[in-house]
Amino acid sequence: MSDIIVSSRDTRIEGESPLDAVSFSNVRYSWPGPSPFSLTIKKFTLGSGEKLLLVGPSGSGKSTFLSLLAGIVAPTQGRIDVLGTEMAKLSGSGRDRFRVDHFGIIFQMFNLLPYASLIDNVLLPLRFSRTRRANAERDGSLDAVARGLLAALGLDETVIATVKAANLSVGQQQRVAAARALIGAPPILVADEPTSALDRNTEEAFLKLLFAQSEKAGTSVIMVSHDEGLAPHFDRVVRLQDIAVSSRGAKQ
Ligand SMILES: Nc1ncnc2c1ncn2[C@@H]1O[C@H](COP(=O)(O)OP(=O)(O)OP(=O)(O)O)[C@@H](O)[C@H]1O
Repeated sequence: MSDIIVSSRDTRIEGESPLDAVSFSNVRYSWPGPSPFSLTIKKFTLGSGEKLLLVGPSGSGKSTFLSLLAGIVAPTQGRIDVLGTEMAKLSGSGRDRFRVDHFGIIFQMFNLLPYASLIDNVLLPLRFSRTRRANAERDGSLDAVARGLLAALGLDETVIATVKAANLSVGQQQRVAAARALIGAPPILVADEPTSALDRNTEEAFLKLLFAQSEKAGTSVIMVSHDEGLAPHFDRVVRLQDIAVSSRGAKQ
């Protein structure tokens, strides 16, 4: 399990708990363009080890919010702290390194390498993060750790050994994407509607397997969905429209 890094200097912002994995304070982001979509978030926190479901209608800015949280885009205004690090203090490449060390991300379209084996797909983040590689190596050979995660997430041994990512069903792709996000125990897991293509029973079974793994590593989870029916599986549900104001129009 990797340690949660809490800054030794007390640069915490008002109302932030030392146990918060993520905090937003007066954050604003506008996509570039003549009539940009803007999102303003006064305050938001994700607790350490918390499982949070973020819901909101299509186009309300959920993916934009996740991109801010994971440092994929930088806010136009305001402050985002992740695991005691103020993200604005990092350079662009520093943010990229920070992201691969500290975030497991399950993208909406999974973004698997289609012609690579499932094991190679899972091991991909370890090529970029020495921290996660060292964490994974503590649990055994990397091949065995990747196999173990895929099996724990419900993939059949024969499929793991013989099938390429391009030939998987959506549910199987989702399990590979989850194993890739979890390998090396990143402290934060971000998932953008990973279960939207599944029926309710498969979705609930998948969440149980996913959370068994994330809880083992003490990982904080933020998952986006259209579907508030998933709420009982999470510690907290946040409606984006309750924490954020969105607008569209010329830049001010
Ligand atoms: N790369 C981009 N460039 C410019 N504008 C963008 C970009 N991505 C998103 N937007 C704008 O941000 C708005 C919110 O999009 P976003 O994907 O964050 O919403 P969402 O709530 O995740 O939607 P959905 O549930 O349909 O995935 C969109 O209407 C779009 O105009």
